[in-house]
Amino acid sequence: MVSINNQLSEKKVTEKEIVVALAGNPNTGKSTIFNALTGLKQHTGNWPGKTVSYARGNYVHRGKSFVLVDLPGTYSLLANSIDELIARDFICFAKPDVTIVVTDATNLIRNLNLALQIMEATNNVVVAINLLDEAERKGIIVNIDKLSEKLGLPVVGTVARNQMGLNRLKDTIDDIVTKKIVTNPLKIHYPPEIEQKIQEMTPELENILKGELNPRWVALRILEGDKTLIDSIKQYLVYKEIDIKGEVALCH
Ligand SMILES: Nc1nc2c(ncn2[C@@H]2O[C@H](COP(=O)(O)OP(=O)(O)OP(=O)(O)O)[C@@H](O)[C@H]2O)c(=O)[nH]1
Ligand SMILES: [Mg+2]
Repeated sequence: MVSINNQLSEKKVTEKEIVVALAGNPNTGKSTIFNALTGLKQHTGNWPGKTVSYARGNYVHRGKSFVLVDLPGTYSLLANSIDELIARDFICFAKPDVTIVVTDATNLIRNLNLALQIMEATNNVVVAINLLDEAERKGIIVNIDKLSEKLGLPVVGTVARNQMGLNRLKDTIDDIVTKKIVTNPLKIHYPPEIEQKIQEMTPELENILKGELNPRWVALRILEGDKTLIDSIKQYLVYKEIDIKGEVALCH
């Protein structure tokens, strides 16, 4: 497995690289999009959990080179499994320029749950509504424009298997990189007692994280008691002075 540390140092060496990550629930077509864009042959198939580490490839669009990273499929960013840890750490610490959340148009409610979690961690998100052909067969119509308006970010309809919508996806990724499109992701508001805790924790977290991670997102993870994030912060951000006990104590 390629470690994120390698990925991070590689990113520093070639500073101008534009890195785009493919995230999403299992079996939504991430590797199909990866293969179509890069010409590589990541294994795809109709069962979940095929991509167990991440693959990296390149494509050129509008005269620019993009690095595309195919992440394992996950249902959440809560790091309950190695796949979720890989996806979470890549999105948070390798900090791709754009994250595409690939969703299954026939199962949007479950799929958008992950999209909302990713939108809490990063602003630079495009949602791809894939398997639109399957949705059509089942009589499901997705209002792409309305969804884009509600989520506050670009939403692109795709049928990856037939390469439909992939040019639009590439245009949209580039528009985010060049800031032609500025996203304003929908933020979930939690019950007042949780919002209060987040507010209390934010100044200290801002101090510790120094703009590297979104303090609100980290506060939420600490409130959940997610110790893996603290471990990853220590590992990747090298803020060795973080005292886990001190951090966790913030929730009480
Ligand atoms: N009908 C249809 N099938 C698709 C589409 N996109 C992908 N598939 C099929 O869906 C299955 C899963 O695709 P993958 O690309 O392997 O999915 P994945 O998201 O990489 O899966 P994991 O790596 O397990 O998370 C494959 O059989 C693809 O051929 C699409 O737009 N329409
Ligand atoms: Mg895959």
